[in-house]
Amino acid sequence: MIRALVFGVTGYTGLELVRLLSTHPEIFIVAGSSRTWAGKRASEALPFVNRAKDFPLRTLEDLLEDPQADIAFLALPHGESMAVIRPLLEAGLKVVDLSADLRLNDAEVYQDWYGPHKDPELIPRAVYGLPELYREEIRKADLVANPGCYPTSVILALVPLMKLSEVDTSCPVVDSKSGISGAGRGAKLNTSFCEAGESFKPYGVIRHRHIPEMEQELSKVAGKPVKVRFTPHLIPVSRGMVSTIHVRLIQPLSAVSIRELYIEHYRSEPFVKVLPAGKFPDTAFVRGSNQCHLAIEVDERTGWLIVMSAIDNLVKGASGAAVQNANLMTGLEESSGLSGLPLFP
Ligand SMILES: NC(=O)C1=CN([C@@H]2O[C@H](COP(=O)(O)OP(=O)(O)OC[C@H]3O[C@@H](n4cnc5c(N)ncnc54)[C@H](OP(=O)(O)O)[C@@H]3O)[C@@H](O)[C@H]2O)C=CC1
Ligand SMILES: CC(=O)N[C@@H](CCC(=O)OP(=O)(O)O)C(=O)O
Repeated sequence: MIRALVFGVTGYTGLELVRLLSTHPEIFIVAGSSRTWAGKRASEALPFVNRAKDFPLRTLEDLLEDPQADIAFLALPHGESMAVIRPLLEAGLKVVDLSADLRLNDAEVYQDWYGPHKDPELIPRAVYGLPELYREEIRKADLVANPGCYPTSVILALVPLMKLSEVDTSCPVVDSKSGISGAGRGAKLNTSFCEAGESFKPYGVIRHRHIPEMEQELSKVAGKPVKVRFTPHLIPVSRGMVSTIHVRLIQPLSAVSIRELYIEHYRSEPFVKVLPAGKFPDTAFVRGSNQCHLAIEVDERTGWLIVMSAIDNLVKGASGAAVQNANLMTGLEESSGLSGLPLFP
């Protein structure tokens, strides 16, 4: 059995790790961190935790003093993870960081979008945790930077297109919608019930911190610089994310041939599904699951290609991906603990 620590276990992605690992056959949580609930049992803070799966909650500093575990999941705000990674690695643990602290390969780019980095020497040691791109590197890694939720939905949707000469992939236009849990559990005015419950709004319109992450990974796949025109929106659902992406066609291509290309590209992927013609991604069909659903259409009238994706931001967009990465890093079957179907309706 593999012993796990979850830092930030009382936040939304931490709670999702508790849910997913409660049925994982080989990874179990031995302790979690929370400043608010330190000294209590998990079942006191989280009433759904069963006695058989209960674990102590401690301060982050306490957990770091004697980290008796094999792997640590860091579900901490970005800027906080980077300070705990080095001691965990030195104690021999593998680390999956759900924050953005190690996703960007360049400390200067990080500084530009997030602020100063406290431990830039860690950056080259981390593998970007998208198994659909870096499966073999993740298997060998002791430190994985779990991708952001918007980047996961956008990169998976665009990768099969990036080398096609018939498509202008230099600046995809991305329109994404996210459920409110994407903003975390802490109380904030713009995500409170009255402000967000009956509203639907764009935010971060010109500058959202996920832009450099998408550009970094898409440029690597394309082998040339890619810019992303990205607009996120907040929608009044608790979880779920849809990205609708427009890419201009340089030469005519049929939807059938592109759909076949996607099906072939993702044929052996356990969690990426290409929907048949006429079906569109729907958050209701991925809710609570680690699946990513994709659909492709061609608008022959205007010469644009449209790719759509749906994920659960807390599962394939965060904690499910983290478990998928942990499975690879520890030599387990990649889908272990992740084969649950969506919660529908
Ligand atoms: N929500 C989402 O959909 C996604 C989130 N992520 C990333 O995952 C990470 C966690 O996100 P999320 O779960 O939404 O965040 P939450 O705000 O819901 O939870 C944060 C957790 O960290 C603890 N915490 C907060 N501040 C500190 C601090 N300064 N020092 C130590 N512990 C702290 C909180 O508990 P306490 O206050 O009791 O200490 C809580 O357990 C973030 O980096 C986020 O960017 C990634 C992809 C998607
Ligand atoms: C709805 C909402 O606020 N979403 C968050 C992104 C989700 C997330 O947590 O991504 P990171 O892992 O990169 O932090 C945002 O726009 O900042």
